[in-house]
Amino acid sequence: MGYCFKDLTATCQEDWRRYIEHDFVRALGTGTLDQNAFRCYLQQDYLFLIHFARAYALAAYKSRTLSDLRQAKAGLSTILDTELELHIGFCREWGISETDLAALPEARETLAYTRYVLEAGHRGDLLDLHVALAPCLIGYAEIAAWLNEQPTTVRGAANPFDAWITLYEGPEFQQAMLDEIAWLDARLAEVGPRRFQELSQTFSEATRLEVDFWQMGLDQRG
Ligand SMILES: Cc1ncc(C[n+]2csc(CCO)c2C)c(N)n1
Repeated sequence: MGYCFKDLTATCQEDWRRYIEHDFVRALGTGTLDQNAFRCYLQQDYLFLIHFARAYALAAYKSRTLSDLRQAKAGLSTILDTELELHIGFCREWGISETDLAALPEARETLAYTRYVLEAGHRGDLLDLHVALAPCLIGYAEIAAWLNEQPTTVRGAANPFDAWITLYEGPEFQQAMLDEIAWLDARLAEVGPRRFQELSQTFSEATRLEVDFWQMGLDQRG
């Protein structure tokens, strides 16, 4: 008995590093990412976020305490009021309206990842759902922090993708990451080996789906 969040990343260390330090992320940091790759990613991420908002609504439904309900509501609000604004803002500059975005076909990577997380939440309990959501929430905050540590990262007007880094390095996302780690640490402390094995499988699957999502952007498949 007794695990913590770090044990989840430890069981899929290689995939976790492939996700955090993906070539898409590196090029975003240096500002050299192909504009079309970024646009493809951001358009698909708009569709992705709509389904992730539904996943947070599912987390609200699966909550047994007011505290868990508030946490799910905070995730849902952040997606709708903060994150999607970045996507809509970038797309507006490119002449792509919200109607255009909503009409886009979902790439297979978007379908696979979003439906995987929703299915994990439907099948399991609130902990299964949080573990499926963890690579997304904790990963992006870690990526922004990692980018800031890299000497090659360009910040400010010289990097066309600076607004992306600014969003995820911001206090709202960094605090949400710490809260999520604390929430998971408390639950995982009560878990036995067989249950941990199930959870770590969900976590590593979601991590691999994040890697595929970056790769979709690089390959401009969205
Ligand atoms: C593929 C993909 N993975 C993770 C995120 C980041 N993200 C999505 S929902 C959420 C939590 C509430 O805002 C966070 C941090 C993204 N945008 N796209």
